[in-house]
Amino acid sequence: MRGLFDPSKYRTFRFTERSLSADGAVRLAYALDDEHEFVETFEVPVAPGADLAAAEPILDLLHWVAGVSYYKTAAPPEVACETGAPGPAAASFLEALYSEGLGEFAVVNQLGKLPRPRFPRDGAKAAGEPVRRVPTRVLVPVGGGKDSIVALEIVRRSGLDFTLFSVRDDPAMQRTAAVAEVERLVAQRRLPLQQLGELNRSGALNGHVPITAIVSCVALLTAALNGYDTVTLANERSASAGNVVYDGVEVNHQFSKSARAEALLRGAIAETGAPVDLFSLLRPASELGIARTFAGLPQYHAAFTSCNAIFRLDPELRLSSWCGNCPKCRFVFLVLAPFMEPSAMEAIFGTAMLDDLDQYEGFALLTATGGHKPFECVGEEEESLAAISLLAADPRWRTRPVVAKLVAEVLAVRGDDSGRVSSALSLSDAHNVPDELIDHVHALLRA
Ligand SMILES: CC(=O)N[C@H]1[C@@H](OP(=O)(O)OP(=O)(O)OC[C@H]2O[C@@H](n3ccc(=O)[nH]c3=O)[C@H](O)[C@@H]2O)O[C@H](CO)[C@@H](O)[C@@H]1O[C@H](C)C(=O)N[C@@H](C)C(=O)N[C@@H](CCC(=O)O)C(=O)O
Ligand SMILES: Nc1ncnc2c1ncn2[C@@H]1O[C@H](COP(=O)(O)OP(=O)(O)OP(=O)(O)O)[C@@H](O)[C@H]1O
Repeated sequence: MRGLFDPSKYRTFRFTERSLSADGAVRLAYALDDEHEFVETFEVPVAPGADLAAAEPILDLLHWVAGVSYYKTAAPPEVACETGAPGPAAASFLEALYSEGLGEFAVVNQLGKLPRPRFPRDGAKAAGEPVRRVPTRVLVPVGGGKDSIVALEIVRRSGLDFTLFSVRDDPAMQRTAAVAEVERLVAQRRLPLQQLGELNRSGALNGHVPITAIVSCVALLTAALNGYDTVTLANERSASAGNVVYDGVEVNHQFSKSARAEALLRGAIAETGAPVDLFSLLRPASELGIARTFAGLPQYHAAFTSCNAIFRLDPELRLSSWCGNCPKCRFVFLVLAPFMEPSAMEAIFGTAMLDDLDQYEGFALLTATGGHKPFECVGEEEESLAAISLLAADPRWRTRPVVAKLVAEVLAVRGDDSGRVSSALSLSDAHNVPDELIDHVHALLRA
């Protein structure tokens, strides 16, 4: 490294090289002007005899998407696609990803505006509408949380042939697959963490990246290399709601889980011509509705964790279960509690979070009381309010200190509207779930 890193001096982020070999080794290379080079690698499963050449357009997509981790070090005004330009749909997806997907990053770094790099377009790659495919072999990504468990149980009930899939092999993913008794494919990912850390300490920009887009592209590549025609994500309806407005844009921590990102990614996939479809099975549902269904799957309660501390890249900092004191833990406790016994909740979380008044402000923030909804994977303010209403009416929960204070200080101001609960538990028709699966989505989420 040559001295202090000044983000403003860089002009172009370059996509320089990408390769996939028959043993599943993926190498993605990037550069900032001619000064800093970055290499990220993956190991993905490959079925014997897989057609590597046919998977190249998905490899391109992964290369462009995963570049966001390195682009963010300086967020320069231009990008150069030296391995070939994306088609128009992929370019639109990437422009949203490198802008709205870096919205939280722009807010936290006080950039004043969102990055808006323009991607070149290869018109010859243009495709029509996404092709309607009938699912036959399904890959279900499993991140260790409750949502992917509900998704896998929907696919199981459909009778379709399916396999689980994880990026990394964390304990919660292993426990989930063991309870499900379903085979799982695992991809490994390596970022140049030491290099990123050194650059960050010298002044490079750091912040949140749209990680679900990266996981989705690794899942697509694995599907293409192993004969799966469908990838079913577990991104809920609530993931489309933003946190704050900045530079005239609704900034959403969960941008790459949103319906808008899903539509753009589906357009980009159609353009590749790859015979793989991707959609979210849980798009019709809110987090409150998913939690109600998950409460009815007790076999998984000791297996899952939704706490984001499990995703830390540094093994020293990574937990294998709940931290019990972060926005994600609070939100999942809040939406699960109305459907569970207090003793069962304590067994899962290891602590009685709604008895701990030190956590009151964190719970109130989930309803945007005292600030904006936290930059975390939490549901909409309205469904947190709905969960509080349910707890207020429940003799098992209403006297817990945090619930009593939320009722007195939040519901008293925001109103205890019964319509909130029915609206949060209703299922929406805005989704890309095909006919072969939608009845099973409705059956499990309404049960
Ligand atoms: C675990 C976590 O929440 N990490 C966020 C945290 O990063 P931290 O430094 O505490 O730890 P690491 O994640 O280990 O990252 C180390 C460095 O590496 C960079 N990095 C990491 C992953 C990546 O794909 N690219 C990277 O460049 C990172 O910037 C660090 O310098 O704070 C970061 C800054 O705000 C967040 O970006 C980290 O978030 C992870 C990418 C992550 O996996 N987060 C998920 C738990 C998450 O937020 N999921 C969302 C999905 C939102 C979406 O739109 O995709 C959700 O479930 O809603
Ligand atoms: N490391 C991973 N490997 C495979 N899939 C992942 C990984 N991380 C996240 N996902 C998938 O990305 C989507 C969004 O992740 P998210 O964390 O919201 O879901 P979850 O872990 O199932 O549920 P929860 O909201 O309880 O954490 C889900 O489909 C999830 O399975």
